[in-house]
Amino acid sequence: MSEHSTHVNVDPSEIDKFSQLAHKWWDEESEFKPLHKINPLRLQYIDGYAQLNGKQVVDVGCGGGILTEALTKSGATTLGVDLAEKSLKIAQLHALETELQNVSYRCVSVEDLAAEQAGQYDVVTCMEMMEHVPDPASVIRSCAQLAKDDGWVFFSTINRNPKAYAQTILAAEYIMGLLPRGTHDYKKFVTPAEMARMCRQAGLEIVNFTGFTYNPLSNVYSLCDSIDVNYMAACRKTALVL
Ligand SMILES: C[S@@+](CC[C@H](N)C(=O)[O-])C[C@H]1O[C@@H](n2cnc3c(N)ncnc32)[C@H](O)[C@@H]1O
Repeated sequence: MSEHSTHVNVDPSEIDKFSQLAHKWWDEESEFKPLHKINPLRLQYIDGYAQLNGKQVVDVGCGGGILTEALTKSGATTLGVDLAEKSLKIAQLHALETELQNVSYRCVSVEDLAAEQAGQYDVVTCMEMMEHVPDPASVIRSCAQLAKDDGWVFFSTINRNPKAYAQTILAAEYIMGLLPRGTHDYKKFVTPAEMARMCRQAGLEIVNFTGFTYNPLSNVYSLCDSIDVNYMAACRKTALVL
């Protein structure tokens, strides 16, 4: 399934980490539980801006297809891309099992895909991925390149500050064990200001930032105004005026 890649914006240890867990992507009680829990919220957020029905969508860093499938069930034709082949196999099998049409998967870097399919997508999603790559600006540029003019691009990641460290690493990985230790590297977290700068440089206008909160007592995630920890950005591709 692997395709020739000319780009090196990948940390092989990140790909190994997700490959080792690949068989658990669709186990809602596994390490991927938080992604299953936030999935309806992010789908609602994306659909609210981009009206997915009938749209061409690419989901970058799709893993086992948790979001990719939800986007497709909302009426989009969706391509999921990732560099972890095991995860993509799980995604393909799951789509077969659920008899889902209009979804496909490819093992290709976002940079290579952008060189091949620039301007072809109404919607680009790249969720919980940029904090796992060496060069997030390159991912943002490539996502912008994949979008049509006026197309929507959505990102989610983790802010970089002591509160985010305490919640996503200390609490989630070491105290509550929601995620395996080592899932996140604090240095790779991205502040909203950094995200905004990288988006601007890529010709993306940020239309909205929205955060997630998690209540450990009720085990419920919800959307919120605070972007102190986990957050999403909705961006629009503007035609670059030179
Ligand atoms: C935390 S998971 C998020 C999966 C999915 N986007 C979601 O939110 O449900 C991060 C994903 O990014 C992928 N990934 C990491 N580095 C990558 C790269 N350089 N290119 C493509 N995918 C990458 C991993 O294989 C993994 O599937």
